[in-house]
Amino acid sequence: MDVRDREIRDEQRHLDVVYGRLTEKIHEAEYLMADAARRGQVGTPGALAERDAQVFQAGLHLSRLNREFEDFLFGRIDLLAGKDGERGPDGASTSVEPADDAVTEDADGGQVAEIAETLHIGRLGVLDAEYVPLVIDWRAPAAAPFYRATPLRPGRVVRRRVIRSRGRRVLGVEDDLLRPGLRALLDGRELPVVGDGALLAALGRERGHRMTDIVASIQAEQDEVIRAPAGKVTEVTGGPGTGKTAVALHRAAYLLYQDRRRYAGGILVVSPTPLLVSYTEGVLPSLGEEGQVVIRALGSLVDGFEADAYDEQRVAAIKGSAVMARLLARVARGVTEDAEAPRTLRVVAFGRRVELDADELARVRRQVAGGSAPVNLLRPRARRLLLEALWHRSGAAARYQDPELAAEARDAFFEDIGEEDVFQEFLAAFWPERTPLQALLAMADEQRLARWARRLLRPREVRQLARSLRRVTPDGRGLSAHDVALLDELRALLGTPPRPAPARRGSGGLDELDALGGVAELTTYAERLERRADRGERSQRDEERFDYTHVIVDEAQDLTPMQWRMVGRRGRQASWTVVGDPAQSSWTAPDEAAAEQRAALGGRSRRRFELTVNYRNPAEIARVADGVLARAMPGARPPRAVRSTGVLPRYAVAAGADELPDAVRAEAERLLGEVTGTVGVVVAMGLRATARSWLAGADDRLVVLGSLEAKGLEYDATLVVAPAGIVAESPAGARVLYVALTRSTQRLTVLSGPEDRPDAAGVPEALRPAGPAGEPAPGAAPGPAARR
Ligand SMILES: Nc1ncnc2c1ncn2[C@@H]1O[C@H](COP(=O)(O)OP(=O)(O)OP(=O)(O)O)[C@@H](O)[C@H]1O
Repeated sequence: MDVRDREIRDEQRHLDVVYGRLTEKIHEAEYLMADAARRGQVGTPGALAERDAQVFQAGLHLSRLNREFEDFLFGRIDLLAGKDGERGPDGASTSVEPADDAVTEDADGGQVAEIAETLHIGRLGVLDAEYVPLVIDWRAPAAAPFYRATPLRPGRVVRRRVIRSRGRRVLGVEDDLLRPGLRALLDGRELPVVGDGALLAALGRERGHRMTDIVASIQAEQDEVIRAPAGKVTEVTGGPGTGKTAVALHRAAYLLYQDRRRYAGGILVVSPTPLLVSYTEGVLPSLGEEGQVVIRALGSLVDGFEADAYDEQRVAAIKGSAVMARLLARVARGVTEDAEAPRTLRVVAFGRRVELDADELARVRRQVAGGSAPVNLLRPRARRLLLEALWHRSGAAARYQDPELAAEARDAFFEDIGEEDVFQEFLAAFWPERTPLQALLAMADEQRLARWARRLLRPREVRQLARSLRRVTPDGRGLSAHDVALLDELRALLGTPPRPAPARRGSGGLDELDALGGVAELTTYAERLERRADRGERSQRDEERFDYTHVIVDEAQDLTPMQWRMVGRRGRQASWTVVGDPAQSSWTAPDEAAAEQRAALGGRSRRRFELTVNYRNPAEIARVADGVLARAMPGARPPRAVRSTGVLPRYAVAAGADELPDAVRAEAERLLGEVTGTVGVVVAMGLRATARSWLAGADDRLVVLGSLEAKGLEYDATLVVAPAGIVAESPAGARVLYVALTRSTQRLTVLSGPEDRPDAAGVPEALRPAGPAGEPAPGAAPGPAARR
């Protein structure tokens, strides 16, 4: 038996013990549930509550155990004896150094040490019957060295092992030796080392339509972010493929583990597109955190609305700009003030007709508008001011000498008149309640918009904005993600008028297991289940959540000022994790966005991290992308790619526009044949629908994407079509192209169209270095162009 087989056998033994223990726990949970059901027969309220609590706890336990049963053991560290008591700033024991006498010298002057402790790491902690850990939860402080130890700072770790298993079978082990010069002994035998690096194995795997977790191979610089204390703003920058999204999601799971009571149900992850939401939403459940974190795309952040349209870049630039906040403040007032109310108000009081004419009504309206509350909430003020004007006009005040009597008469007048149908109907027309959508739709009227936008927008901008809003329907279809941010602003400006109080919900947010000992125990199991279903539901309900405890913003470089305002409203009391890459920004006014970002995050201090290693792209592809980055953002430092496939990107050319469809089909087919996983075809936003029709009926491993939709996604192979078109679509076009070129994990083909001015090697102008003509493109395949 060779070393590898022996080591696999040893890990298999451990896994068998763990499964044995898990089986015991499952039986225990099943027994508890059956027992609790029996107790429920008694039927007294006390017994019912007890049954509820037990069934609930056991059921939760059971469902977790069943879920985590697969592949939950993935790591192991072998440690030297440590100095007790020292902990890192995050409370993890990473900085626990070896005890002074942990390493000794042997007779030949070499270093030798005994392994003092072995820890297995998994998705869930498991203790044996004596409370000795069989598996440690990956988020526990004791597991941190598994991720953090490096040969430069090994701490106590001598050997780190990644264990691959399927079901109950251990398939392989991969070791890293953190102290290569040390002779380490485990139970008197030299510590064996197997394999050639778990990370590279993980990176080379094929990609599907769902992102997978990286729990077995989190790298030290990533782990620092994941475990950073939560109190402030954690800001993470890093180039494409450095694991920003992965790290952000693992951080959510880590925060829940650290302080479930605080974070359960209270973490919001904001993602740029619905595609990225569906790509990433499997990661948290795979880490055992189902339903505890809300992941939403920017266009779905406001309850009741779902963006389903895109704006051209120039329209997006108007809608996203901070000036819209001022414009919308005028719109919110304007839509109420322009109300078509009757020009006079007539009531009968004290047997006489009392009337307010147009001038008086205009004066009252000005007075109402002077209030500082949100517009819809000014209606009570309008009511009061109208009644006051009527009272004054009636001349009744003069009839009372005694101020007390006068006040009484006035109150009676307010009550009587205020309840009359005529008055109420008038009030509803005079100060109507407007919904955010009505206000947005009002802006589609170019003349009105021009009036509101005076000195804020140029006439051309007014025209473009009004035209783009004309596609929005009264039931809210045709909205873009930018429109949704405007709706949120309008909602804040208009305010939601008070409604009858909805039925009280449970305590929300509290973890059910923790809650058993606390207030939530008073609710029944059924109520709690209902609450959970309710939490997951994406319905149009009045009550929207704004009090998240932690907000994670992915692809933060792309948020417009108006989107920062929208996101900021959801985390006024929150701590934040903000991840992004300025080099991938498709937003053109970064200073304006930075100012609104500062406002959204409040005065909280920031802790900054930079991720430097590109885990997605092979070096051959990264080199081509780096060339584009140098043009798009001179001076930007690209991340370092750690993998090489030996395959250079391919350049193909479609000489005429009519050849493009066939060329796209042929190149896509070729890539489908070359990789076993997914193929992404990235085209300019304007070409999206056409390109989809060209590729209709293709293998379902293939996806056609507009350049802005490609954000954050990845494919085994990418076909970038007509890059000049992608660049031309916006002033940030070169950065958008950089995003497109960095989506692939294995193969990249760039297909030039007629506008791309490919050189003799087929390399389009957008990918050639800016230097003198004729210089070879970075990473270009040598030899004749792959001409079709
Ligand atoms: N430590 C790791 N071990 C294994 N895979 C990793 C690791 N870190 C990142 N990856 C993988 O690298 C790929 C890129 O990660 P991710 O999408 O999080 O990067 P990103 O920085 O958000 O990229 P972009 O800026 O392009 O959106 C993913 O497939 C991720 O699973």
